[in-house]
Amino acid sequence: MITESVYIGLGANLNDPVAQLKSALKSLQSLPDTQLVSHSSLYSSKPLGPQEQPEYVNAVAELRTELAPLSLLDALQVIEQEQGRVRKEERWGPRTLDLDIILFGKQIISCERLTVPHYHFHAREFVLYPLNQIAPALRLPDGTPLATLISQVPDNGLTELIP
Ligand SMILES: CC1(C)Nc2nc(N)[nH]c(=O)c2N=C1O
Repeated sequence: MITESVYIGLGANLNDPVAQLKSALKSLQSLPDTQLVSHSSLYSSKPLGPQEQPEYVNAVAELRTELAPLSLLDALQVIEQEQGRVRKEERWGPRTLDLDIILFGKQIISCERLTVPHYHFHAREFVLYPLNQIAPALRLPDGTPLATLISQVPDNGLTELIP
């Protein structure tokens, strides 16, 4: 049974990032036992980390899925690899496509491969603002309203590219 909302962070800053995200959104729609419910606009954002890399294009998508968290993670990594991501990229370096599980319903997951809620998203305007666009009333598993997080994180020049 398709149950909870799952939120995916999309990011790219190499090889035509807008096209990378548009292609990734199509692939998310085609995942087995999964619906793409909605997605945010595409935004341009300053790189978090080393500044000598291109600006990023970011978005957030909402899925409904029957897949278990690690099965979804496997499927996301296949999409990343299909779009040319090389896993041995430096940790904070540029990338063709990042697909991160930000939230998986109200689940709190902590295993070697997966931490949910995503461990850094609370401080990332390029995740919080697109998430707020599609789920303004969202509360985190611990009950914290998304609105509270947004009030603590400046937009850092985040710019809407494509509605
Ligand atoms: C290198 C690092 C942390 N910086 C980023 N910076 C921005 N703006 N957007 C990202 O998606 C992103 N992804 C990353 O992995």
